[in-house]
Amino acid sequence: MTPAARLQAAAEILDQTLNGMPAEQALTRWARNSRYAGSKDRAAVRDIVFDALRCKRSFAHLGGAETGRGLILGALRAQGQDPAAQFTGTGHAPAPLTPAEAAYTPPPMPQTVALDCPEWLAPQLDASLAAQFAPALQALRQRAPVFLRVNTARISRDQAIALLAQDGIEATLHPLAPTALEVKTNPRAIQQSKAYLDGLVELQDAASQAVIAALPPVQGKTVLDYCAGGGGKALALAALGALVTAHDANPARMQDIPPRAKRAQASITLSNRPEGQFDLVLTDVPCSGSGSWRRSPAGKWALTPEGLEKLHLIQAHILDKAKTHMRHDGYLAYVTCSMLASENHDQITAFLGRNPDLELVKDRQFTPQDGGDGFYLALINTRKT
Ligand SMILES: C[S@@+](CC[C@H](N)C(=O)[O-])C[C@H]1O[C@@H](n2cnc3c(N)ncnc32)[C@H](O)[C@@H]1O
Repeated sequence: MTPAARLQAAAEILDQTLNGMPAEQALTRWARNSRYAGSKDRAAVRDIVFDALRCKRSFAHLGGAETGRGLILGALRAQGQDPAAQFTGTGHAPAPLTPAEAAYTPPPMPQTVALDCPEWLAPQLDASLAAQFAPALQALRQRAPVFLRVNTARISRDQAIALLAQDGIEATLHPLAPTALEVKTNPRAIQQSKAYLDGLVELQDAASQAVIAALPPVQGKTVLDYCAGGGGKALALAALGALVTAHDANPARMQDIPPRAKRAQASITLSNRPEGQFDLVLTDVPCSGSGSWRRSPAGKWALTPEGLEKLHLIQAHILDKAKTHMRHDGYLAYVTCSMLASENHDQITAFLGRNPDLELVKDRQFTPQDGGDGFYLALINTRKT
């Protein structure tokens, strides 16, 4: 495919996503119907689509319309390119610019548009992030780095780097977590690599790994992962020697845990109805995902005030449930991939207000400036005084 044909394909896929189809589904459907598209074409079209979704507001502003075509026009203008060079109408290229499109001069861009921030959320994010507001939102406009978690129970990070290199994947140590590698080249080869297939590395964001590294020692401790999902954190805890019980309100979401655990040579117990008390209860709660919008940009535009309010209620409910599984003197770890105080610090302040017998040991807000996604961790245990 020519570069212009890729742009036209991306514009059509973007139109479908703007009409409500998930981007992954629209991309899969396009690939299935476009046998002429090779793997490089599919990767390039995917990148164009996700770049446009991350930067939807600013690209629509520069392109003059929130349509697939408008976003692609805006993307080219954002790169300082003249869209007329690609919008030629020849072959499978986008149709030539209309006189109105050619004459369009974007008005000055407000800051929230330039940062691709949903307007209604800007005051909350600004208040939550203070000086980090603009840099963090700017980072969410970029592609996310690819990180691996090394299964350090079985291999060192340096050994993993050497093994990945044999499969043509260059990776380097990442300072955010003692298990983290950043993949520098050939990320699409990871899932076929020996290191991955042997369970020696897993795909996991570096801040997600840093959250686990910030917990008290878990070797030999019982851990309830109350919102285990696909098991990213459960596997990381098991690799540190924890005796992990994984639970999720939607058990189907845990279906990947047994094969992932088998690959990692780890043991994780699944439970639909956990009972008893644990040394550590981890609640990696459902949240706005505002810390990981560069990976899942659709979430940025789909979030509503009502949706956020619902999440606050679910988070508070999960905290209350999780407390009942805390062993006396045990720990409760509350985690989100959010950068909103209402889901993080405020949620914990309210929880501790309801539970004067508990106290905050520490909390930390990670932002993309730390290298990984935005994450929040609050570690709680029984009040000592
Ligand atoms: C952020 S995801 C978990 C990600 C996972 N811990 C990981 O590291 O891969 C949140 C999970 O919470 C689950 N969930 C939602 N409401 C819940 C509830 N009331 N109780 C327990 N789990 C819940 C969701 O099904 C979802 O899988």
